[in-house]
Amino acid sequence: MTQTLMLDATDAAPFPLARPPVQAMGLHLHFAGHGPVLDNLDWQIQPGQVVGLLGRNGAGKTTLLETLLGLREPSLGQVQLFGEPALQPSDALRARLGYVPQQSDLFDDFTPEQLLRYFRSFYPRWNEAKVDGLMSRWQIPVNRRIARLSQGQQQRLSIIRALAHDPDLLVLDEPVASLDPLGRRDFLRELVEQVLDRGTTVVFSTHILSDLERVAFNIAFLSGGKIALQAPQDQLAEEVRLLVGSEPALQAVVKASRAQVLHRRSLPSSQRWLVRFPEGQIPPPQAGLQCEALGLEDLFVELAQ
Ligand SMILES: Nc1ncnc2c1ncn2[C@@H]1O[C@H](COP(=O)(O)OP(=O)(O)OP(=O)(O)O)[C@@H](O)[C@H]1O
Repeated sequence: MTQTLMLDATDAAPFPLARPPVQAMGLHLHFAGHGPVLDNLDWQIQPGQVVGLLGRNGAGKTTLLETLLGLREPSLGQVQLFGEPALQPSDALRARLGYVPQQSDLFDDFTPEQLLRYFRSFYPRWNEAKVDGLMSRWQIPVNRRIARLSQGQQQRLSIIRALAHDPDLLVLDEPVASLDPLGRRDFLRELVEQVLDRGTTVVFSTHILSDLERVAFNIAFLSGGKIALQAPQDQLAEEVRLLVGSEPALQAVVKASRAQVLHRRSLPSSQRWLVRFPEGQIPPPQAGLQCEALGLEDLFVELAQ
């Protein structure tokens, strides 16, 4: 049986009134020859939240995560991390951030031992016991050149580097893409410990929905350059339904319950709407109207079409 441990340390966060770890306002960014990848995007993440970021290939998840960390400059808008501008981070702010990029950015000619020694010199806080424990548990050869490590070993090393200074905000861009199932489980366990021990705020993108279902209390969907939907998973399960029926029937239900239509699709003989209902307002069964609860994968498929 799969163990589910949905994480959110919001209630346990030591400073509930602290500045949000992430506050993005009005972000706009486009690459030459493309339409906007981020289009007036607003997003706020609270201390201790664990947010899984979903979106189709090319939706802009990497671009968004890089922009949040100040690694890309938006053409409009701004990001504040713990109340400081992401584009001009102080050393103190840098020390609070951990990042696992999608593409490994480790130095190929270093050995893992040299790499970790190098990074240790930049951080006032460095958890040697955690690093040693993970290096041996995840069986990373300490003295082999990084270029000679497998993709999965490099990814594990990148995760260790990001966790080593006990960051307060951890941003991970598809951190498990190269990991085998055991590696993914180890990684998720580590993430769980990090959040439970320290109230770390975590944002991670992944296409492996079963992982999200196990650990991410909050889910955010990036679509059309915006966070199209963000909510705790249990709320999504309770409040979001797929309605199939004629347009007048769907209009009537949505109007009566003051629901929010998240996505509409027209089929030849019916309409297919993804709808979020206010608490307790799911419509009772009625003729000519199909009303379905969706798992995360089906929700993703509906939102992404
Ligand atoms: N440096 C760049 N120059 C031009 N276009 C880019 C650049 N980086 C990304 N893009 C484009 O921006 C869009 C968003 O890319 P991004 O990598 O952020 O998507 P993603 O959601 O992370 O995708 P995936 O799930 O495949 O990793 C894509 O259309 C991509 O082709």
